[in-house]
Amino acid sequence: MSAPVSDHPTIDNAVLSARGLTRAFPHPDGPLPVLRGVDLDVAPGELVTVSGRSGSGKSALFALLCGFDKPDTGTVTVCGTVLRAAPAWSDCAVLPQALGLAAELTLQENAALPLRLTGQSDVEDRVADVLGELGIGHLGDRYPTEVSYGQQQRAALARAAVARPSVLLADEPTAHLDHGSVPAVLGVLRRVADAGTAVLIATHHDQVHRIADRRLSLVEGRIDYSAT
Ligand SMILES: Nc1ncnc2c1ncn2[C@@H]1O[C@H](COP(=O)(O)OP(=O)(O)OP(=O)(O)O)[C@@H](O)[C@H]1O
Repeated sequence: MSAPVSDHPTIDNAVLSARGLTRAFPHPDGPLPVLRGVDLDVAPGELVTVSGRSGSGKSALFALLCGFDKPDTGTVTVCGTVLRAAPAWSDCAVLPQALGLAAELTLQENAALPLRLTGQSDVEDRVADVLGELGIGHLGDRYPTEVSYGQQQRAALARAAVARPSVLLADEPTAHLDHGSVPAVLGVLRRVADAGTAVLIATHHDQVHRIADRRLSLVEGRIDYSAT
């Protein structure tokens, strides 16, 4: 069977690129092909949203883009380097659906961790600013189990945003939030993009699509560029 023709727009200065990504998962009836040739470019300063029905493969795609998982075929390029393992957090920071907060660290310590590991300065002030911006500044001394899932989600976003990464991937960043918390999260994501980060967000929410520079959808394992 011949490969589908790629019709995606190429962006010359992209800091995140995917070419021909495929990924199948084990299934009792045989391998389940979830991603069937994803092509994608995101430029610095762009905020791009990806929609798609539940189970369409958005999280599977994000796992490949951040190096948590490996494609069966195809390549991911971050900041000019083809991924062979997860890139440095300063190149690609992630808000995964599972959050990945360390249970033994407070929210403030979790958010500061990538900065501390790379010996950066002004860590406490930078983290306090973003936690405050996200409305959880008063919870910085609490542990993840002592706050709601939505508050944990905002701490995980703070951890990604304070790193000032070249690429930020956010998987369903508003999934667990009450309506009142959504504008602050969208404000941080937009501000990070406006400061030059390429931001890619998987979402089901119209409010998130409204702040996007481009809206993409994942259909039958590929990005559907016909509507863009
Ligand atoms: N590790 C895995 N092993 C087996 N199947 C998997 C694995 N990861 C994902 N899948 C399957 O791949 C498909 C896509 O899952 P994925 O979580 O990427 O969807 P999604 O678009 O992010 O869904 P949602 O919007 O509900 O979060 C699903 O059928 C899922 O069951």
